[in-house]
Amino acid sequence: MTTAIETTAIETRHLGKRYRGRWALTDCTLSIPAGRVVGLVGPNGAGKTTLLNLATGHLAPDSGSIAILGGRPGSGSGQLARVGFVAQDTPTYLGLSIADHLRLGARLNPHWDRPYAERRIARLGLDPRRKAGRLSGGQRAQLALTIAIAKRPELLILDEPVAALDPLARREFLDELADAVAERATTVMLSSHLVSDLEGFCDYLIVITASRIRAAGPVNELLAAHNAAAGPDSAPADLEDLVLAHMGRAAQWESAQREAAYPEVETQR
Ligand SMILES: Nc1ncnc2c1ncn2[C@@H]1O[C@H](COP(=O)(O)OP(=O)(O)OP(=O)(O)O)[C@@H](O)[C@H]1O
Repeated sequence: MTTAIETTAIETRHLGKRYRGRWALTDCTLSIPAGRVVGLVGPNGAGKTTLLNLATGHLAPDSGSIAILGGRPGSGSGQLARVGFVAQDTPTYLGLSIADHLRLGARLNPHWDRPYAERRIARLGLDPRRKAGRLSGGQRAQLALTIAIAKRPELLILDEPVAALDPLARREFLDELADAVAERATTVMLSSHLVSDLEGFCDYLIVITASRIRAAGPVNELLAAHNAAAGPDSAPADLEDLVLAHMGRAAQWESAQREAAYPEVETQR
């Protein structure tokens, strides 16, 4: 008999990152099971990119710890092969063609899915001979996303992956991503400002504001707790209501903190 063991994809303990004395991420403790599709939401400057860069090993923590698939982020080729990452600015090699990028992907990644990559580029109507520097911002994002999925990682980390895509391309990409992750039980963590796009797609939510995690957990549990607190007379909340409620509470808390720290400034307003 085999026993299903739920492994942890991302584990952080009091994780923190500071830039020139200011905390961009503070006291972040998370335990995200493998196989989840995690939406990371929060306002500009909240700390989303900082958390994702700590998870990929592009940044080192200033406090606490982080483990990715049981290992240190970005440590060695084995660990790198297990994690796919598309940064916010979807970097590509501007002087290389799309075909060059796919060849490079094949050479660098042990589980490279060549048919998938070629099919997706063809479906997008992109000429493989085109240099990345001659693609539009959205097309470059599509190339970077194709490479990240074709790598067939165990964990896919995407920083605002749909920001550069038009609404139809956004929907198609998220549908395709949902299929790809369901097929292989890939864990995905993606940040987005477009909460409506995450509805029905993410099954785990992290809300972060002003460098702190305000809510983290399975979407159905967070929604159930929110609806129970709102009472039977309130309409059931959707993901957007949930995020706005957490952000609203956090904003009130931050304002109270500021008032306590600088009482004269607040009363002069
Ligand atoms: N290299 C850096 N040097 C100094 N401060 C930085 C640096 N990178 C980020 N910060 C600061 O850290 C905080 C968190 O930034 P981060 O990029 O993680 O936010 P974010 O939630 O991803 O924002 P956005 O939604 O605008 O992309 C911000 O206050 C930002 O100004």
